[in-house]
Amino acid sequence: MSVTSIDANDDVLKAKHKYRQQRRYVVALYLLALFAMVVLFGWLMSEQYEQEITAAESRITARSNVVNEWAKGVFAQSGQALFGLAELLALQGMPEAGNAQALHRSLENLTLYIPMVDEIAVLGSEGRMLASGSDDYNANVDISETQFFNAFKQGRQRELVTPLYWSESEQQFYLYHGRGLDGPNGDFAGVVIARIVPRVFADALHQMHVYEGESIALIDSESKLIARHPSPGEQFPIGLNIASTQPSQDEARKLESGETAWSLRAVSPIDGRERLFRMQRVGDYPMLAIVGVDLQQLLAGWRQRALVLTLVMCALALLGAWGVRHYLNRLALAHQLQQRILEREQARAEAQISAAAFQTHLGILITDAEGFILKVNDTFKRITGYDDADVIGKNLRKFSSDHHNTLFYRRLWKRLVKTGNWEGEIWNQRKNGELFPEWLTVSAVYNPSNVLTHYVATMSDISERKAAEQEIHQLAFYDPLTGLANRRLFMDRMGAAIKELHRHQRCGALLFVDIDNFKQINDTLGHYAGDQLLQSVARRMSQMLRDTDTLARLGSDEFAVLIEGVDSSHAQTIQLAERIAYKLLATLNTPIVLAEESVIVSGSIGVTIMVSNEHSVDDYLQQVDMALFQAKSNGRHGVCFFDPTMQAALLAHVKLEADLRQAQENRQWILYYQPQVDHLGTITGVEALLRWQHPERGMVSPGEFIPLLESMELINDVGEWVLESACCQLARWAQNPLLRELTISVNISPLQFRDEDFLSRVERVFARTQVPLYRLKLEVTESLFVEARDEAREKMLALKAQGVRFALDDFGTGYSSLAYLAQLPLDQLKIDQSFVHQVLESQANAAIVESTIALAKSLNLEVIAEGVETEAQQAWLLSHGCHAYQGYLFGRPVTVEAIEELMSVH
Ligand SMILES: Nc1nc2c(ncn2[C@@H]2O[C@@H]3COP(=O)(O)O[C@H]4[C@@H](O)[C@H](n5cnc6c(=O)[nH]c(N)nc65)O[C@@H]4COP(=O)(O)O[C@H]3[C@H]2O)c(=O)[nH]1
Repeated sequence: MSVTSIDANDDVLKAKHKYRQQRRYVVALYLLALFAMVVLFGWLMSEQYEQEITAAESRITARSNVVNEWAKGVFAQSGQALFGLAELLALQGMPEAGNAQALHRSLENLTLYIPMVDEIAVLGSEGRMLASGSDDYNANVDISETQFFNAFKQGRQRELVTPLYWSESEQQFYLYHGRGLDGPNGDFAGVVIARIVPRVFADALHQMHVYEGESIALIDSESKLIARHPSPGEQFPIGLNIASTQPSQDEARKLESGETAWSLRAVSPIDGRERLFRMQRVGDYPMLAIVGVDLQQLLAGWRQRALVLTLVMCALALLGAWGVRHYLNRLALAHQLQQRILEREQARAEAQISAAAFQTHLGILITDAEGFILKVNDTFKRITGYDDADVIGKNLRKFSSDHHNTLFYRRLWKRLVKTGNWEGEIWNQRKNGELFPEWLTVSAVYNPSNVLTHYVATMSDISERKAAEQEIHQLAFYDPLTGLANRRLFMDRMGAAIKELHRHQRCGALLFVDIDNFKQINDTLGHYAGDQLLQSVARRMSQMLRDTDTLARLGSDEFAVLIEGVDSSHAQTIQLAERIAYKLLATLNTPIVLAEESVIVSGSIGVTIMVSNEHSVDDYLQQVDMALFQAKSNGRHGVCFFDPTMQAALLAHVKLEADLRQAQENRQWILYYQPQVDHLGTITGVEALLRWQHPERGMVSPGEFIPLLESMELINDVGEWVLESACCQLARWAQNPLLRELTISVNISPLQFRDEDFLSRVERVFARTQVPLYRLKLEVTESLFVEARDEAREKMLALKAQGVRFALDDFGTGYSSLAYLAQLPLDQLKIDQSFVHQVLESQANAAIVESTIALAKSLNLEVIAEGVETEAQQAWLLSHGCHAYQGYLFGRPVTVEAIEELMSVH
């Protein structure tokens, strides 16, 4: 999944989270507001309720105060009357039987003056009625046994009011207000009593205005109803115990503690309405004033308000809920909208990604489950050359190339069906028919129900990569000029071949082919011609070999052939290798046109036979190298097989080379001189011959090391040393009358002569030694004039001009053109000792020597024969006109001292 897609997903999740949070906030806010409103409304209602109750309480308290005061006033009046009567009786004394009538009238009058008192009576100390304001009073009334009377009698009370008291005689309730009477001696004299009818209270209460639901009542201390307004009806007569209004424990406690007033809520037993009552003691009298207000009535307004407020609150809550719902709906809508936008953005981003992914550098092809192509991208079209019309709707199988067989495709589909995936390299065909390699990845696509719906194939054209790989491989393992295997590949093949040989117990052959004088061709005809030669040689040799053989170019003109596992027989392998080697030599020998010149080249071939894996690749390479070296040493254009003695010789050779370098460093050189005589035996000169004083081997002949010095390119330095030594010797001899006539012949190697610094070196030696140059003879060989002969001639002329003389050594062995020889500034021809040795035995040799002498004469050159060992040879030479000799007959090469001694003898 891409970064953009992940971002879009993230946004969708964030939006969802934000939406849920907002929704939670809104709901929480609404609930909080609702709660606050309920609390506020509750508080408001409770405040109003409290206010209503408090107002009602203060109202009923005021009412109860009025009732209380009024009730107390009733008892105050009755108490006043009793007090006055008691005072009167104290003055007049207790009535007797005779004066009771007079007191009756007084009492009667008194009753008339006090309307709320129904009857006033006087009772004696025995509890018997003595007088009464009533006409029909009963003198037999005896209240001596009543608590009321005894309270006075025992002196516990002076004045007392009774609760409602049922009068059996009158068949109604009364309240009695009594006052104790004292006798003259302060003893108990009796009681005066005022009888109060409860109706008095009822009448008084009924005069008070009561509101709807309000009640005013008086009850005695035993909760018996004294009076009530509104009237309680017949069901509730005066004196009825109103138990429900009986003081509760709490009220009883209040009463006991002397509390005079309190409030309570209770259901009235009279009308069953719940009221708020105010209870108040009526002074010290056994009476309570009760003012009640109907709670229903009282709280009707409050309830109405509460109802309204509740309705308002509910309306507000509903309104809020509606608002919240509406807001949530809008929020949901906005969220859905945002979600849809985000999803659309996500879809667009994903579509962009898909489109971008589809337009990748990889070719993409989508098919349905049956392999019918549904869609391809531009890269596919670019790679294959097909356009939409060519492929859409076509089956994939139609585009399979014939490069792979049916089995390959069957395996591909099998794996694809099994694993849902296939990946690999495959060759496909472009529209133009060109086959090309591609890296193909095919994936099966399944829907959520795991049903295969599509195949998606991605491909990359790997033809360039493969070509590059091929090129890299080619560069790494093949020679760019000839296309042959290079050294690296050859080594690999060698390693593998050795293992195979061992496994199958077979023999193989290794050949090194070297083009003779390739450097020369390169130098003379140019590098382009050299390259052409190499390509031509490579081509020709390839044609001579089988496919199983490996032909490689290892170096500039060095080719190698590996012939693997030819035969188990060593001898047959040698035969085969020899046959192949000569075939190669022959093909090399065919003329080649280079730089418009027909050139014939030759080659040298070294061969080694590989028999087992006892030897390593390096060993075999070393062996074949030695064989090649030997082939070259044998005079080139030949084939040489490796043999172990060759190895020893080569090792010796290697050692010799090392020793030679040492010799040059340590100046292990010494010059010997061999006398040259005339026909009279007089020494006319000497030939300087180089010797190597080897620390172990003793004196070593130049034949052994001069060619090595040449190949090691030490010849210039050593030659310079020889020349300088000889020149010094000449210069020294020039001082000696006995020796000053002597000449010294110095051998100059063709390589030394051809060196571009040769002239300057020689001239520096001449300058250093101040040698008499006309006594110096430089011996050159015919081979000097095989190549660059004009250059050699120029150098000779330059030296000749300075007085130096020249002898042509080994004359007769080469193939010099005599016409050319005539142009050289030569002074002497030296007949090679090989002819001299056989001059008497071989007529051919004698003929050569004769013609050489004749040639010298015709060219006006001196002639000297070397290798003269016998007097017969000398005699023959003399008789044929040769007057100068060099050979063991006259003296071997010896030290300078020996020569000088020899000269002194002469
Ligand atoms: N069997 C036989 N041999 C005779 C007789 N008289 C002379 N010789 C040998 O023949 C060789 C003559 O020298 P060369 O032909 O120039 O052949 C020389 C010459 O080509 C080369 N050489 C010697 N000294 C030098 C040198 O200083 N520079 C160069 N470039 N080549 C040298 O080495 C060759 C061999 O030199 P040496 O071994 O000294 O061998 C000498 C000499 O010892 C004889 O009667 N019988």
